[in-house]
Amino acid sequence: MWEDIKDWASDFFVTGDPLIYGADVGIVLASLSVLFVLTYFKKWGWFWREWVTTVDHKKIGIMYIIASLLMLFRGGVDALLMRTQLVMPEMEFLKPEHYNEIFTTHGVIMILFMAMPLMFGLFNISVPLQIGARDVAFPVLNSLSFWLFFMGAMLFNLSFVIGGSPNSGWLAYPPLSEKMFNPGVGQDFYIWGIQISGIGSLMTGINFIVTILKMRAPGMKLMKMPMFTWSVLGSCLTIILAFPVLTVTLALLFIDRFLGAHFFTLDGGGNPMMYINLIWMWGHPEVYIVVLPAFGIFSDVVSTFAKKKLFGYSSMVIAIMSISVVSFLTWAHHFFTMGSGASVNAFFAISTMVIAIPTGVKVFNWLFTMYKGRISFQAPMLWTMGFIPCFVVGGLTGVMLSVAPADFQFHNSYFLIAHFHQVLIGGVVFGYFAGFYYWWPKMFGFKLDEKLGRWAFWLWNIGFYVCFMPQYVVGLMGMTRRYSTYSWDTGWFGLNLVSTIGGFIMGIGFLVQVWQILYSIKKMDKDTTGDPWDGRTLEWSIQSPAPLYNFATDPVVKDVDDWWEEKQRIKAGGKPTPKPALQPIHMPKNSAMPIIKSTFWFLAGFGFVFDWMWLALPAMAGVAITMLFYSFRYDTDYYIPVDEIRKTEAAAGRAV
Ligand code: HEA
Ligand code: HEM
Ligand SMILES: [Cu+2]
Repeated sequence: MWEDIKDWASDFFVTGDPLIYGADVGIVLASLSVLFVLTYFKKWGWFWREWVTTVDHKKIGIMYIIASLLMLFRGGVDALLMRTQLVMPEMEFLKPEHYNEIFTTHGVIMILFMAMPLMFGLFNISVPLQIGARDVAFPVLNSLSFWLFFMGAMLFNLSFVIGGSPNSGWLAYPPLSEKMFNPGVGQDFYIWGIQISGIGSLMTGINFIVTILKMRAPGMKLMKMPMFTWSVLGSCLTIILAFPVLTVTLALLFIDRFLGAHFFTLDGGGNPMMYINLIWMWGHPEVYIVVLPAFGIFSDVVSTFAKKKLFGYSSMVIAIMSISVVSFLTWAHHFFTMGSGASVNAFFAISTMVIAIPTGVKVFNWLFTMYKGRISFQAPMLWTMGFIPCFVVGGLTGVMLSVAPADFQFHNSYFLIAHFHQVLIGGVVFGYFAGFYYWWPKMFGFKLDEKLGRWAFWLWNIGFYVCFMPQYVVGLMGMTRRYSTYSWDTGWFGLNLVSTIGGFIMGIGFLVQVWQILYSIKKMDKDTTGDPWDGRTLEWSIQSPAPLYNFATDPVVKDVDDWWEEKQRIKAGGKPTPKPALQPIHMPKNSAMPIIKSTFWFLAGFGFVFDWMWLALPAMAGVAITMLFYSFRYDTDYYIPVDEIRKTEAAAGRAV
């Protein structure tokens, strides 16, 4: 009996590895201390009302950003564990099976649970404000998206504590991810974690498309939208076309594992190449989903900090939209080596190269915007200036990879690893950091310390090149990705050592950012203007942080960069555009449905992972019942009275 319990416990809880064990204990202690603080300070009511059930896009944005920064930390620890293992040949820091788990969780977490939510956080913070709207089109759905992402991420991370992590790479190619070769529960955690958060992402895509198309302030024609909003539209259109493919692919993999079907196994008539095609039909567009909004941020930042109109507005719009479309025509460049044949490879090589054209147009537009501008080098602009050279080199090595015959040499080597980290870190991470620093004062009403910000910037930048440039070389020397160790006679030691040092320099950069945030909270350099960067778009026309209702009265838009034009008119002696009289503002009420429904999803996922139908089936019923119950809720909205609006505006020193 006792032996049985012990066996079960050692299967259920991952034991044996001191590193994992330490991290498990750490996670439990951290969770307990959060619960303790909330209870001790009697903050549960506040936490429930102000955060858990909120439908305010600004708060949902902040929750996304906090969660994604925690995930950046976890993904970063994974990265540094791998770099430590690779620092010299024949290391025995991580066991090979453990190394497999870590590159898998690192890849998944960085793309799906760090980049995506950080991106959604920035969408939420700024899109409604940029287009002069009160909230997103479907505020409750927005909250549901967040909680689905959160529960999916928690489920995925739980694999680390209970049952074991997935270990077949971030895209889980079969047959390795099939039951036969992967009998543990890690792969099921992977499927359900991504599936649940993926549904949330799809709904966010729909929500923001409708918001942008339907909720713009009067006068803001499509071609007068800020460039960030355009890039969000491009990214969301790509999401709604790509994510359903992911959902179906993972569902098929689940049916293979759960019911013993053979969609992706050769025995029984299936085909693993089917999976490879499907997963990349999502996976390739996914990288443009995350990079397009970064392009949008750079566009807004460059014009703001160079104090010039964005060069080539309409060519930027065309570039965004054509990248969205062409991103669906290039997926097979990820498996040139897997036997598609010369003509198929030629098609996909050319379609891939085509993307360099709109991307190049964007790069030159940013450079022309800066040309002869009065550039001020504050944090958002610094990250933009760091991005351009980094991304261009990463993009150019992408073009090298797209040459199909050459890719037989580069494929799955460290040359590839260096390419994608260069575009992902140089493009996506630097881009979101630029956005994070840019909109921080709008989120919280105070500025981040510039000096510590410069330290963080340089540490990340220098660390990046030190870490990833040697990887191009070591890749050409033959080092393959996903190696857990290598021998002394390969000659790869020096380059790997340098690369690991670079990784740790970036890690220090991250810690400096944490320090910067804490320090700035203490220093509290308040921004009372609401417009600290002398901005151009509507979000800078209101107080910081934005009040619950965003705009006291609907702004009326005449130009691109309307807020900037208005300021110029006033400077030239003109009168401010008259504002209509205040009216009560229609607002959505909080809702507990999203958290309840997402918790049911979490339980269902957990049940399916362990084949516990007694849990999974009632939990799925819970999902359906919550949905049904919610559809009978009529008490969904209220009005903010004029008095209250007047009071809020007056408290911020604004006459209405
Ligand atoms: C944000 C993420 C991101 C971005 C933006 C890109 C952008 C590009 N990627 Fe990359 N890529 C990844 C993320 C990304 N990639 C990931 C994660 C993988 C690996 C996944 C895995 O296997 O696990 C990968 C893998 C990958 C492969 C597969 C290689 C292999 O497996 O062997 C290929 C091959 O064609 C490729 C090509 C390209 C190209 C041509 C671009 C282009 O979009 C780049 C365009 C930009 C420029 C070219 C620079 C600016 C342009 C100019 C200054 C104009 C002048 C230039 C010319 C006219 C050439 N990428
Ligand atoms: C601190 C910076 C980072 C370092 C040092 C780092 C390091 C690594 C290492 C060592 C690997 C495994 C290589 C291998 O053995 O094949 C890896 C894989 C990967 N990384 Fe990173 N990384 C960093 C940041 C990021 C970021 C920000 C992203 C995404 C936004 C990312 C996405 C990925 C992906 C998708 C993989 C592939 C996983 C797989 O092979 O399944 N990384 N990284
Ligand atoms: Cu691709």
